[in-house]
Amino acid sequence: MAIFSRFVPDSLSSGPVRSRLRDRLTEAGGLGLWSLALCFAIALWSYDPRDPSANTSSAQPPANLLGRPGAYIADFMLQNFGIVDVLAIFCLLAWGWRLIRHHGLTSALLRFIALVCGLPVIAADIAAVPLLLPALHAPLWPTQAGPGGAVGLSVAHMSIQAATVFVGRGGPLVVWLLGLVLGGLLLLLALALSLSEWRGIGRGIRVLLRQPMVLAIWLRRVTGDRAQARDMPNTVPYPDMSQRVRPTASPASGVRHDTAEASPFQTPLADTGSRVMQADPDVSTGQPSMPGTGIMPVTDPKTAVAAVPKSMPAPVKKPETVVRPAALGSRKADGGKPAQVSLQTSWMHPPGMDEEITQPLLTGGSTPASDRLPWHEETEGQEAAPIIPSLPDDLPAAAKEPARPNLLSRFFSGTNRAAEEPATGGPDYAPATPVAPTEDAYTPPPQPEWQFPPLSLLKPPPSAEATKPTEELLHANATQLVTVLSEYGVQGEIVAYHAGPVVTLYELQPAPGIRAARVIGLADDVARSLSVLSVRIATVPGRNVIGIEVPNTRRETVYFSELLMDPQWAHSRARLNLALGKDIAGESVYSDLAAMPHLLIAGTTGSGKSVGVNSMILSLLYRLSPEQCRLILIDPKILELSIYEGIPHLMTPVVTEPAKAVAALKWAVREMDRRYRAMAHLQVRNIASYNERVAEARARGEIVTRRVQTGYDPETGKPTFEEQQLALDSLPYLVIVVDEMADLMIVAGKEIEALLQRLAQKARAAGIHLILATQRPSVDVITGTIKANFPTRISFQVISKFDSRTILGEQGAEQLLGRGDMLFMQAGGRITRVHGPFVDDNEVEAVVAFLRTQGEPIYDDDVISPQEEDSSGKPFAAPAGGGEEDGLFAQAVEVVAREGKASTSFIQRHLSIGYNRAAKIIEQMEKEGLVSEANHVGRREVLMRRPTEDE
Ligand SMILES: Nc1ncnc2c1ncn2[C@@H]1O[C@H](COP(=O)(O)OP(=O)(O)OP(=O)(O)O)[C@@H](O)[C@H]1O
Repeated sequence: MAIFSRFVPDSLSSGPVRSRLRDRLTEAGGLGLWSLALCFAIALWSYDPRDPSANTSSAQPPANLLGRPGAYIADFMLQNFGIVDVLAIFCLLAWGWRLIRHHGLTSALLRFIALVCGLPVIAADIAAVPLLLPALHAPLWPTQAGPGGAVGLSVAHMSIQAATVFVGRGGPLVVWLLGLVLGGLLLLLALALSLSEWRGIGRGIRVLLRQPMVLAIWLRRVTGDRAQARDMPNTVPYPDMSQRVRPTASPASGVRHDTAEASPFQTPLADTGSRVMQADPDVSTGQPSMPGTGIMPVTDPKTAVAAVPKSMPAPVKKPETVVRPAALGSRKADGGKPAQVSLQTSWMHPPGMDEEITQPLLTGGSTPASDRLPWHEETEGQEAAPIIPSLPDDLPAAAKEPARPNLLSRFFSGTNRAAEEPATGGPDYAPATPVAPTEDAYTPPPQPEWQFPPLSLLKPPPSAEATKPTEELLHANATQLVTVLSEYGVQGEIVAYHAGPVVTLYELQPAPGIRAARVIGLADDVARSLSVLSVRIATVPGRNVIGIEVPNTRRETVYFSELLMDPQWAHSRARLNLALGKDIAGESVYSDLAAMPHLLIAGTTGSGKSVGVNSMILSLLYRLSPEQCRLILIDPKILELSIYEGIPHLMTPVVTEPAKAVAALKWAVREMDRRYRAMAHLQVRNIASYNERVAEARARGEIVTRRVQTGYDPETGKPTFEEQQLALDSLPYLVIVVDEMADLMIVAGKEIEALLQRLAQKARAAGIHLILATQRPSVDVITGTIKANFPTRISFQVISKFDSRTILGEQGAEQLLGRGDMLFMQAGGRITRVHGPFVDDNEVEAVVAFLRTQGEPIYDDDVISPQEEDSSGKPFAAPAGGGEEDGLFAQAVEVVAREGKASTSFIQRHLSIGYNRAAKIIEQMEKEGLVSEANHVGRREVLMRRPTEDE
């Protein structure tokens, strides 16, 4: 290699010496590359996510075979590139091979660049597989980013998003195939192998592939020989098995005892010590221990103790205790769980949240029944969790800690960290939700033809970073807080502190006689003393402490995708579940709009209101098909919600004119009344029961009719009735989102107020829900009437205490940090601080593009057309509804004129239309003077001329 000749001194420049030296240096270079590849391989093989690294802070000595540097290197490689690191190792081996064989490494720089460019491409292709085919995910992969690593995942997400937006639904697959070709070519270029070397590799692979067959033939021959030997007595005597002691377990008693049973094929063992115990089945489960993982299933203290090397001190025998690992995602606060962090952690089950829940809207296909319970009911599932006897407390730490399995054994043996956790003697609750998210859980089957947007359209959360304040800082802040408060005459002590993603909560226990209001009033002074932007101080409901929320120096962003990956989201039975964000403890917060039943949002400009509204709309789009939920988006600001234009969920194009918005609200009131009537006919009390009843009737082929009075018999004077068939269409939920309410209030304050009041009071049962947002939480916008009818409210950061009081009834929202930081007040007044998720426009665009590919919206022109009374002035105006309605009206006129009869039921029968439309048509005829008013017996005269035979 030319590179090495530079290092050769001139004195050694004589031909043969120089050439030999160059050869040796080249070989050394090749060996160096091989050594590097070996180091990488060892570091990766013995990777353990618990080792100290740039992502994990741990006081434990690293388990990596290459120590701390190995742990750091392996973590960096796996976190960023995943399994693709193996290709880099192959490249190093190939380069080394060429150098050692003196084949040279031409264009070394080009090969290196090809490798550097090829790795992210291949990593992205690997990361994209589970995004495109959720069934092919790798839940046991030890890093959060998955087998493609963080780099691969980011590139995959960006490419899929771009491909969906620019190409459409098939785009991601095309990009994936292109990536595969490009990655393959770059890898070929990087490997730098000649054709003959590739042939050699091919031959090697063929030989390797033949090995299993060769082995099988050899084994058959050997076992055949043994069988022959067994058939021939006294040829080769087996050791006397009756002398061999093999401990086994009695499944019933769980007690170990010795037995003389042994398989004649069992390998004779030199002693029956710990090796025998490792090879034995687990006494409690009957399952074998996990060979290769190094994890010994601990069954009872005696077994565990026996497994401990003899040099360790013998433990004191203790009665066996039993711990149950909590169900994943459980929030039940129990003795083992540290104090809850939220000021409002008592919010576990908001009133009315689960009323009327009949079946989950969203369940994963293979989710066990217990998993489908809503999160606040998961305690039952917990009961069913397997019982694992705990280790005695005084067992040496080394015996308690399970051996750390290496990367591949962990991946293939079906064990993961979550499964190992209970054995480490950690807290007996599952702290987070380490279950790898599966997109299966997000695609419920009610509308098989409808595809829910994949999670890959959203930005993934970055890999975990240590952003929380250190223990020392928290302690120092707590001490400083006590000092600052005592300077203002408030005595007390900080009894606990909890760091969350955005703020840290310090719990102050005030001295007797200190009023909470006095401490709350010191918020600004405390913020100044701690040199932070703002501090929120509030009482903790149900506890004798005052919560002081201090912003963290580094703030974590909550990603929308995180909230949808949380199993709570998939398991929730809420029908209109909204992903609101994370509470100050970092727990995901969701709330059911159906239970709220309407939501009022306020916040100053730039506080994160629009992003919040977007995340709410996306929550609905990720769970409900257009047949389950329709939207009316009212956006007087024009730009905020127009991004959703054209999605099939829309009832009408995004409404931007205040006059049309008023019409839409009026339509919503009419629709509410219509739904009430439909529910009354089926004798049900809410939309969920109505849809169930309709589904049942449809399934049974039932015809549901109602009896309506059509008039009076002219002879007897008695009322006449007829049976009318009811249309069995299920009703979708209807969510009306108003992005800036103040604009509407300016145009038609009183009218809007009255409409909102009517909707707010009655619309819940009819499945109509409102989300109203405003920048101006002043009393002229959020009037007393609106406040009284919207008990569920969210306040993002506001400018003043007064605004905070207007929206929440108490101060505190002015001390929020902006950018999605909010106070969520549920019906009943309990307030929770929530950090809203961040959704950027690209994500929304990608989801919208995906939904648009599935169909056009079916708009209802009635929604924004003026009401009947408005159009009544027009002479001979046909009923609103466009061409089809006009045609119907003309047909009806013709039938009435021909038959000389005019009644709603008559038109219904002849035109096969519903009662409402027929009634509208007959009213229209009356207005146009074609038929008379109904007389005292409900009959109408036909005023138009009958067509003659000739006509
Ligand atoms: N949850 C969040 N996390 C991080 N940043 C956020 C979050 N929400 C909003 N932001 C940031 O705050 C900026 C303003 O947000 P947004 O546009 O939603 O405010 P707004 O209250 O709707 O303002 P306006 O009323 O003027 O439209 C965004 O551009 C974004 O950068």
